[in-house]
Amino acid sequence: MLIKAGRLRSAPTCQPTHHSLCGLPLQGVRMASWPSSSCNFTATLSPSLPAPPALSRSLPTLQSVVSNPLACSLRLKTASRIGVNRKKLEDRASSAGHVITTEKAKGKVRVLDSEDSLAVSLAEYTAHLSDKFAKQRGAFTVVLSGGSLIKSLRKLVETPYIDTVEWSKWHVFWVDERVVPKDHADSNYKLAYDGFLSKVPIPTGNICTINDALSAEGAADDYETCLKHLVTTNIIDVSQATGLPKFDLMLLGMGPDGHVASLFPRHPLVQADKQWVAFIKDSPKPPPERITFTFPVINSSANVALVAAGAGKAKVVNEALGGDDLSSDARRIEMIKAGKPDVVNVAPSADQSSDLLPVEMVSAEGELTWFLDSEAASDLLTCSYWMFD
Ligand SMILES: O=C(O)[C@H](O)[C@@H](O)[C@H](O)[C@H](O)COP(=O)(O)O
Repeated sequence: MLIKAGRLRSAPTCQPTHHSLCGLPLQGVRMASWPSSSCNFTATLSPSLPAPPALSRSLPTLQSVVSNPLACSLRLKTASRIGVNRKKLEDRASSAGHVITTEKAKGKVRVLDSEDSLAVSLAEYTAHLSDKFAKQRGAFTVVLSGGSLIKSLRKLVETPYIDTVEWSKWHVFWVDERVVPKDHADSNYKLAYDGFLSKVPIPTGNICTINDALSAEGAADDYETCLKHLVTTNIIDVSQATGLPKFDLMLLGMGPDGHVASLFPRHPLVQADKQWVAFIKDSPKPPPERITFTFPVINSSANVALVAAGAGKAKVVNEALGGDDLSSDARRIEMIKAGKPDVVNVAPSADQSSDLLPVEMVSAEGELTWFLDSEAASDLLTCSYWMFD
């Protein structure tokens, strides 16, 4: 299966401002020069289906072997494009009773058999990173989006995680926020508070909310100032590569149009690289006034999780991770057996597109992981190249 590839280049310069969201004294942070970062996507799924010979011929560079994640252990030696009925896939996924995981050079795609399994997997992943960073850095910086992501975090407030996660080490931020009062129904803070934050003992001072008394411009500047302060105090790590804040975990939802954060398709903010936090007053998704992290900051994260559930996301997931041009002979696909039997590594394609959806521009300095339920992955699965013996 083909995944498109993209490249993002940026070179921002931010000046510290005067004011801290968190009520702490502010020192500015100078950012280093900004090398290009790239996002490349390739992934493979592997059920046991026969391969049409013509397409096998079009992928001559397939190199190695992987176990089939869904059913029995099949050795991979070829690839084919074949339509698969979704029900069949769902049956396979649920009879196997576990996650289908695929991996590429700089990303993984986890396809779960249901939204509930997705929530379990996301909780396990987040708790693991929380433990890792709490031990390593004494802090865990987590960035939330709005939307359905918050519901998908529900397993984290249940046992065992409610008792085992070191909540006191958490520092919480928003990748985007609507410029509305915090008790407004549109507030991402309110959404997260009601569904998640009110149920876990994260110290209030560790929750970095927007100043809702300010305009969109003011709130964006203010939030950026808060981030700069927390960088100077080493709460937020710094990317050695970009000089930008390096959040330990960024949890992103995505819209059916392929937006992430408040970075919408064809909106100029997608290219913003002069600021860490930008404002938007014409968001196509209401409400119109928001603040948002820019891509250079998102992509400097140590870990990014892209979370999508439901059939409404199937088309855009397929657009981002699938594609119709896999038969291109120009594409080299190399498969390397990974440590886990249900993980496949695929080298990124040399093909780069200049017209990417925002979700396709997401990368991570460390690791990008997609969490999809079978509905969100349904177009991907039906239009994929399947690997088998
Ligand atoms: O404030 C926002 O609007 C969100 O942060 C937004 O970026 C959200 O994550 C996506 O729109 C996905 O939302 P759903 O998961 O609800 O579709």
